[in-house]
Amino acid sequence: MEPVPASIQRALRRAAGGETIDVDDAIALLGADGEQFDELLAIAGGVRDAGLREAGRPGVVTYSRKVFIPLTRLCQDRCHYCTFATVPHRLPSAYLELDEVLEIARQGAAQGCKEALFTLGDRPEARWPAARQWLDERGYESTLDYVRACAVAVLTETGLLPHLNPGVMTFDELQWLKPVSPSMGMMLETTATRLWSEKGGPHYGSPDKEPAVRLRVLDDAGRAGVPFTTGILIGIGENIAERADSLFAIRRTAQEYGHIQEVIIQNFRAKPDTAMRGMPDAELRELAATVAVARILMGPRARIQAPPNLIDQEFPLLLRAGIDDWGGVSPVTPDHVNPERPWPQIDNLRELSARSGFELRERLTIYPEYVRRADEGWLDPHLSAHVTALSGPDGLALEISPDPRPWRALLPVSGQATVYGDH
Ligand SMILES: O=c1nc2n(C[C@H](O)[C@H](O)[C@H](O)CO)c3cc(O)ccc3cc-2c(=O)[nH]1
Ligand SMILES: C[C@H]1O[C@@H](n2cnc3c(N)ncnc32)[C@H](O)[C@@H]1O
Ligand code: MET
Ligand code: SF4
Repeated sequence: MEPVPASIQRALRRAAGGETIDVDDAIALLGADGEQFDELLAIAGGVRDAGLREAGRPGVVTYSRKVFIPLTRLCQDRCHYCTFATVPHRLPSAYLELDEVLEIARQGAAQGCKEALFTLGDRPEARWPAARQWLDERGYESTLDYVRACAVAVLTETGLLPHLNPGVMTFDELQWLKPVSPSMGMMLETTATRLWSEKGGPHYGSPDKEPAVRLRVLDDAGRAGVPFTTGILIGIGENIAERADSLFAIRRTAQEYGHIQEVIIQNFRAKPDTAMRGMPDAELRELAATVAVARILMGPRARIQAPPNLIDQEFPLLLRAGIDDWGGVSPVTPDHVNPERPWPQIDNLRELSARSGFELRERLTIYPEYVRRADEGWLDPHLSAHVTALSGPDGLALEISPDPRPWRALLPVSGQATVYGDH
């Protein structure tokens, strides 16, 4: 059912007064149009502005200077929108070799990048013999075992900070990866189970996209005290009630554990070689409305991100809607998930942000609040020196290039999935 103007007006009044928004209000707000749309954005922008003042950086929008490391493009899943996942015979090798990973990270270091984003297919060894064999030949037990080794090498040889985005992880895996990665992430995508269980749905055939599984990962990341990035992907066939429900699910885990360091609102972009090539791209006005509702629901302290390479020229619109972060931007590597969409030049992003009245500042992969609260358990002691070397007094990034810095296991090794286990 389409929300009617009267229910939208009521929801706007509640939002403007700082009252609690329920699911019906959120659904109504997602349907705002015309003047009500402008009002929605103005309220959300105000919430963001208050939050930035509270955080001590009024008018600042952040980004992370990063390299993208596509460690493996093999995946056990089959998301219908994904062009990243492929088959072994289209690849020179199942995984990037360690020296290839380091080469990308070194190029990043030379350009002042501080984040090494590891994005990869989920547990490919469960589906592809070529992946299992590659790992066996080199003595790795699993893809995540290899991810950990790569993260240690990147820390040691370049000083870049790994951000791990390898899909579904168990609680033990999260704990075991925490000493090599100051932050991790996994998009919730959506809570709409029908998009996973029904034949023809975008997540049909992707065991890692079952909403219950992904919600469990978000909670486990909270229990493990990992500063965590998550978000939703809009325009993959979900309706606005499902979109609202997904945002409430993120808010629930964020409130329970306090670990959600940023929420990405990402818009679907159709790719020619995928099952969903005929679907229309998500509308950017819908993206803006979703950002605004996410901002109002999550509150002033939340960090809300929209990727700058997926929004055409709508920078002012997304800033108006309440984002305070542009996510990872690379002067070195493409966005391998959206390879047809180049990053804006960072100087250009600075100029575009300034035109809307925002100062662009570089952040680390771990957000300032979690750097500040490191000794409450948000940052593993193995990473203190690496993070301290790159962060300024405000917890944002120093504009320097990272240097190699040794990473050492601090406690004796007692097997694989232990908190301080080396490998
Ligand atoms: O270049 C990309 N970076 C993606 N990033 C990385 C992001 O751009 C930044 O590196 C993080 O904001 C670092 O905090 C993700 C990180 C996650 O934890 C979860 C999902 C994504 C999705 C993308 C993506 O599609 N493309
Ligand atoms: C890394 C993240 O990228 C997103 N992702 C995957 N494919 C697409 C696409 N075609 N358009 C936009 N985002 C996409 C998913 O949300 C995934 O979790
Ligand atoms: N495969 C992981 C996921 O879908 C990582 C991002 S998609 C390339 O969560
Ligand atoms: S989106 Fe991630 S999980 Fe889905 S097919 Fe692509 S790589 Fe695999």
